[in-house]
Amino acid sequence: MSISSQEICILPNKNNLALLQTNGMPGNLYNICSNLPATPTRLERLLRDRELRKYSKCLNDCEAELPSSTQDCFSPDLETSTCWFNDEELLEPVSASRSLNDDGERLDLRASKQRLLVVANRLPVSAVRHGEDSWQLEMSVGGLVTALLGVKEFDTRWIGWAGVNVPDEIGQKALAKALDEKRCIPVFLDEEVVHQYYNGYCNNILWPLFHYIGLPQEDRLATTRSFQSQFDAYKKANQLFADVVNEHYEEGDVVWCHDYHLMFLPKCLKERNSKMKVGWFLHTPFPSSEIHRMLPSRLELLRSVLAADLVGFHTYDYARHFVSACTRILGLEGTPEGVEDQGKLTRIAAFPVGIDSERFIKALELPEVQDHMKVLKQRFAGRKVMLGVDRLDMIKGIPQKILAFEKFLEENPNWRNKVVLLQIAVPTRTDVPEYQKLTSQVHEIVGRINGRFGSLTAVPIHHLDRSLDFHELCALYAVTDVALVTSLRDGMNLVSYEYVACQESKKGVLILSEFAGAAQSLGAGAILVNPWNVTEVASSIGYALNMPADEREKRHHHNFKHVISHTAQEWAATFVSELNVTIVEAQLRTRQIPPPLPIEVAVDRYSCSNNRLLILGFNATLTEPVDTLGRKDSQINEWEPKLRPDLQEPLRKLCDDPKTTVLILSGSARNVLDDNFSDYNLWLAAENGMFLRVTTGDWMTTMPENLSMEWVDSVKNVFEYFTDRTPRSQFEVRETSLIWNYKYSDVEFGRLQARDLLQHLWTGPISNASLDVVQGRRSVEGAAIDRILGEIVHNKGMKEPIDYVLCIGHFLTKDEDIYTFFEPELPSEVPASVRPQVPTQVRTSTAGSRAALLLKQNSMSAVEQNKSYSIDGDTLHLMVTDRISFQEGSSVLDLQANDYFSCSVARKRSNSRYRLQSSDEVVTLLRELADHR
Ligand SMILES: O=P(O)(O)OC[C@H]1O[C@H](O[C@H]2O[C@H](CO)[C@@H](O)[C@H](O)[C@H]2O)[C@H](O)[C@@H](O)[C@@H]1O
Ligand SMILES: O=c1ccn([C@@H]2O[C@H](COP(=O)(O)OP(=O)(O)O)[C@@H](O)[C@H]2O)c(=O)[nH]1
Repeated sequence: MSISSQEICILPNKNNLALLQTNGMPGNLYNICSNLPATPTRLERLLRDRELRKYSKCLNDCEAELPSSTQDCFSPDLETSTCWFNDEELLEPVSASRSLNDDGERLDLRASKQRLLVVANRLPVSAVRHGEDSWQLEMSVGGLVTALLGVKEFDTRWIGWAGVNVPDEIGQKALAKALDEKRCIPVFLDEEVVHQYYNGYCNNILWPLFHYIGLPQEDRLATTRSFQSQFDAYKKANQLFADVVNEHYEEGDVVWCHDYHLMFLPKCLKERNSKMKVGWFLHTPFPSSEIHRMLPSRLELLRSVLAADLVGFHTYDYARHFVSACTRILGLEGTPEGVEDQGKLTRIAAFPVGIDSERFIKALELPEVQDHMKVLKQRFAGRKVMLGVDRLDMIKGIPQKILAFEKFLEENPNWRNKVVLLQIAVPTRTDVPEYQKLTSQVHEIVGRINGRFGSLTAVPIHHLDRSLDFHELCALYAVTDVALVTSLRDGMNLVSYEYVACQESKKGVLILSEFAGAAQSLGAGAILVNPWNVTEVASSIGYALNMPADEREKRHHHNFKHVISHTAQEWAATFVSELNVTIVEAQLRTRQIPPPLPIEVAVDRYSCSNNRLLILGFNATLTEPVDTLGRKDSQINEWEPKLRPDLQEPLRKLCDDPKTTVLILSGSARNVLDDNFSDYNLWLAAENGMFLRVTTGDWMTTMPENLSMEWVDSVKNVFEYFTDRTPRSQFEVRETSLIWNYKYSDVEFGRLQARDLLQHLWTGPISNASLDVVQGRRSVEGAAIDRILGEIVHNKGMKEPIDYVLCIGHFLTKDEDIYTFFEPELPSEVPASVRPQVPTQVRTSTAGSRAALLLKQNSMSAVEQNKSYSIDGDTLHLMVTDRISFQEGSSVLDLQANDYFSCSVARKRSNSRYRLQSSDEVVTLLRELADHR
């Protein structure tokens, strides 16, 4: 499908758009566009959604140009705004906007806005109590609030903590009512929970850890400083948030959870309602997995977050760290899309936040802002002004910033009376002792420097321990010459965006820490610094103050373009769009889950048949399930698969039934199968079908005897070399193959080494060999199935064709050819990749749903020899294979569609017809079969 076909289908037709918006989800659009394929790709979906957003925005913009009498009063009245964000913005009515369709009718677009529940620890307003039932609401400060207030495309409700303890019912009711007017819903947390959850676990543990500051020492004597009690409070608080979400949730709502305070929330929500669309976004950095590993609750937190459908970060680096934590700590599989656990994919992606740039740009025209600017210009006339705006938080590097400024003054005496640093340090988390210490530390340094370089009439540093209102802040942003952002780590840092947005006329310079997320987007225009390097920051201050106008202009222009095009609105819309798409994809994937095996039918058909073949996998099919999570098996004491004791009796009965042939098909070595099955009357295929034996006979290789093994020695050298250099990897020489296993090694290092090893092989020992490269070790080669089947038929002297096949296994997806091999409903012209290596001249379809496999009995002749190697998750397998064809033969397989049962065990995605949940169900099935001879 081309993108232009999307445009034709969607964009010019407003009726389609209206339909889409009524349905809410972009995925629904596909139902109304008959010329679109049923399953568009992810990119197609996202592109479509983006176009729709543009179109919708365009409609809104056109409406904005309508005469004011036709407009509803949803837009903020900046002229009358006296505080950071005024009431109207928070109170934006749901059904306020309308537009015209082709026929001149009005379409109600806003009425159909998607409902969005934003769940964050902090509400955009904090409450101050003035009486028993009287509350005053003040704007909260912080980037999260700024970012989310910019989100306007949705019918949004906020769920969060109002920053205050309200123990009484009257107070709670009154506050809920006041907040309701701002479209906010409170979560009430008592003092003890706030102390342990917010001050403790969030701000004393997760916050410093995620910003690479490390963990505090646990105080064994104080329960309030113990990880466990704080983590318990954290979980309790998250559950309280979940309760409020559940109370207000309506079907179809998007629930968007925010930040490190609520890592447990996705799990709580999904446990209650697995259909809920849940996204989670982290506003802070996500640290390297080596840092996250330190956290005592590392596993639980990662697993809880993975319950979400979509997980977002500001930068690709944070997303990469998260995926790496999931692979290294949880032992899960990281894919380019996200993290996969037992068939459930959690999508992981980067969504860099932005600001509502228009609001800042427009604010500069307001008289209040102009007045402030005038005052500031007069006050600092004749001096260059540098600006710092931060919450008073250790991650912001305020002491480092001030020390660098001191160094600059020290080294540049000529600037001492010509430059001033205005530092706004907004008090934050004042109940946490570390923050209290920081306040005194900063005051001390500022005092010292002012004492050192100040005069009776002027000081070099103006330090404010309070927040400013929006107009004051805009004015400051606009009149200052240099902004100095020296965060030691910062998720994004919106102050740097706001500064750029307000500098269109002055074109001031931004000095930006390379450890702020914003460095990835504004790095080209800013002067990037390492805040720990005080000397470097000091010289950057000099560089910025002396920068020529044309360079300032160029740098500013670059950043300004970014800030106005990557807005908070776009950020939220992209996230929600991606979440919707992710849900659609998950639904499509769910449809691929095979239905449960109808055991009664399988048993019934079994009892009606005369010559049955049962092909059984071994690991995780006939054994107890293995816990792969947490890499519990990553110990050197190798896990030895054992036949489940409760399967012994039914398996014996089945094997002793003359009408039934049982074949155990496994990747295990011969001795493992010998140990488990020697006492049974059945067939064993070991090492992916390389070796075969009936238990009354000896092992035979399914390989021709005259295979050349000349390549082995030189390859062995390479394998040994890499084994030495890859801790915990193992090398094994088998009769027809060499195996290098790195499943116990570091996942990423193992993969890198495997890649490197292959390169060595290709360019060295096997460069001239004829090789068959296969991604993934195959449980059994298609050709091997042919051979095995031929041998069984020959050995048993089968006269009657096989009329019933049951094939059960926990095969990897790439090994599932076994299911299609016997599939009677597949047309005979199915490509070789699907039905591998079965020569077309010997596979003919008789009629309709019937398939017949023609084999020449006793015809194990090799016609072509290949060496093949493959990489799966943790093993490199280099082996000799061959291609065999059967020239002619008699029909050994006469299978009706309803006599074939392919069945995957404990896999959600499979090509099998049916599925069994676990090996417990295998036991049930085999018992039933054994009782129906
Ligand atoms: O709610 P507080 O405890 O008072 O703290 C204020 C907020 O600080 C953090 O903000 C982060 O979000 C910004 C926007 O994405 C980002 O630019 C910045 O780098 C972050 O530090 C915190 O993550 C929020 O949850 C707090 O509300
Ligand atoms: O007096 C002030 C100082 C700052 N801010 C806002 O606080 C936010 C700080 O966000 P940032 O992403 O820079 O860092 P955070 O504080 O969230 O870590 C910005 O939107 C500022 O405009 C504010 O409202 N009043």
